Amino acid sequence: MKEMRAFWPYVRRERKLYLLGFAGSLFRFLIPLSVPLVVKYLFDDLLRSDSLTRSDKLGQLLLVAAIMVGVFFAVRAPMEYVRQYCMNRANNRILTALRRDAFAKVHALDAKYFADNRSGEIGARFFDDVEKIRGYMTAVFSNVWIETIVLGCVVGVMVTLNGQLTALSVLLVGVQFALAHLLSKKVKAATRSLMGYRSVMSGFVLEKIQGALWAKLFQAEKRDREQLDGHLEHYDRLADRQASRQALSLASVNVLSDITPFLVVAAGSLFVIDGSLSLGSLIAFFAYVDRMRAPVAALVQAFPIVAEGGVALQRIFDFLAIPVTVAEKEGARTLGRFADAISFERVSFAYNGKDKVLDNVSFRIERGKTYAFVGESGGGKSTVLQLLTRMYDADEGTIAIDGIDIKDLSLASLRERMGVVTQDNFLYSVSIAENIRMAKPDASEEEIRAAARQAYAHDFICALPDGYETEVGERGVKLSGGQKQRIALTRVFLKNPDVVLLDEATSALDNESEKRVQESIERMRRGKTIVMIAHRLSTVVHADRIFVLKQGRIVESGNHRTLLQANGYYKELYEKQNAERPSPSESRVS
Ligand SMILES: Nc1ncnc2c1ncn2[C@@H]1O[C@H](COP(=O)(O)OP(=O)(O)OP(=O)(O)O)[C@@H](O)[C@H]1O
Repeated sequence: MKEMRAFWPYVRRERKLYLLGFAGSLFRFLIPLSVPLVVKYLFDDLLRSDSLTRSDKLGQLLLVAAIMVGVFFAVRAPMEYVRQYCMNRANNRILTALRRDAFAKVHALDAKYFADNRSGEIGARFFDDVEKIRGYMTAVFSNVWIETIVLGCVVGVMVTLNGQLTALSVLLVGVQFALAHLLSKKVKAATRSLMGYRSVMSGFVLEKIQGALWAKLFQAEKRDREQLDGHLEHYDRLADRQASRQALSLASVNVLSDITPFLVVAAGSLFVIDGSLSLGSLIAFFAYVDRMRAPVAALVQAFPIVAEGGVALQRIFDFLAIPVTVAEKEGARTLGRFADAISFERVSFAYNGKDKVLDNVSFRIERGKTYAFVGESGGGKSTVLQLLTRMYDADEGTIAIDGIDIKDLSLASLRERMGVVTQDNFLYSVSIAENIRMAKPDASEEEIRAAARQAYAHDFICALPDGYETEVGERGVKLSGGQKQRIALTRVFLKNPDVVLLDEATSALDNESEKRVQESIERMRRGKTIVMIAHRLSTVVHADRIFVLKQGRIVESGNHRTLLQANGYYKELYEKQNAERPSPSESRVS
């Protein structure tokens, strides 16, 4: 019941609705309980009475019938409405709160979590698991309690009719519960495996949907389908196992439940033969034993539902409890305008905790200047930006802005100061204007257009069928790589941040577009601090300082001229690139 502890605050918030629903339930269930007693009265006192005349009997019968019909329509029906409405409303509100918290958790999670897990698996928790809790809540907060109370009341009335028969009935019901409890453990284990695997399968399917076009290019459709068949077969086996355990549980318990009224009536008949029990009492007793079947069946059926919901609940709270390592400190400071310098002091970092991607790196970035990181692929250039934007935290060393450790800053104020363009820019499946507006939600149309002109994006946007209102498709599939890059640049121009981080920001552009965007970036340099990452050294020759990274270490730094003079690794890279561009007119390296 560990999951219940985490769940309790959600339930507590809806306690008024639950209490109201609970009160409604009591009436709805307890009123029908009076029926067998009324039947007993009719049999033993009214129908067989010698002292009452026919018309008296008819009069009383009519009165009893009128009271019963009145009570059922005037009390039971409205109470049924109250019960259904309040319970469902409370359940829905809790599901909404859980979904809201799960979504907030998605935003709080570290970049590492997304690198290690498939998004489809997270989605499965959000939809499947949360929905599974609905049945659990109905069972635990409504049915289990109500049925237990109803059962208690039935047993209470039965005791007044015959103690020994009641004891026999309770014993038989006890055996049913013990069996149901025992078998529900097996159902729970099977459910856990089933739900865990469903998440894995959701992750697989979502990834394959996203990569469906790549599957065509690699002719991987058959392989993908075979893999899916493998998943489905395994899932089917798990589902079968769960179904068979559930069926075994219900079948064993149902047979006991079916035979119970007969056994009790057979035993009760002995008392009637002895004359210690009236026939009316035995009929009433039979009605109550039969009435026990519904709450007992409901309670027994609740076992697998509670087991399944408990697993779902545990999975959701496990997800909500994933520790967040890149977290904001309590009382974090707000970063004002960037005034002086960013410094990396002996920074080391490994994504997997052991293989260092940055090794003892130190450098300083001063306000208003342009810096570049160059070097071999996989050398750790992008990682510098990942650490600076706190997607990951450095394992050793300190990163500071204007002398304040970035771990002491609020995440929002840190990221507010920065504008990022990468090779793989994420666009939402909305219009171009809305995508650009992400950078500044209250931007006017004129501001958006001005930013787009600066990023050399305005002309191509206007040439699209719906201009700025063109929908870009999922992840921006309807745009070319270069167009997406220019939209990302437009966002940065619009955001107008203090520090601009460009990670291969012009790599997808043709020569002409790149030249123009570079000109825009040149204009942006005034008053801004720019950190660029580039393979093509031609794009960084104007940087005030270039850091050359090799295997996670800064092996050289200086401006383009001094680095060439140093005759080191930078020059080697530079000459290699020039050799790949035979015609001097093609090379824009000055
Ligand atoms: N999220 C991640 N999880 C684990 N390893 C990662 C992750 N991101 C990058 N790496 C690894 O860290 C190393 C440095 O990656 P990084 O992206 O910083 O290199 P880079 O110099 O920017 O390379 P490129 O020029 O090819 O973009 C690489 O070996 C890469 O495989």
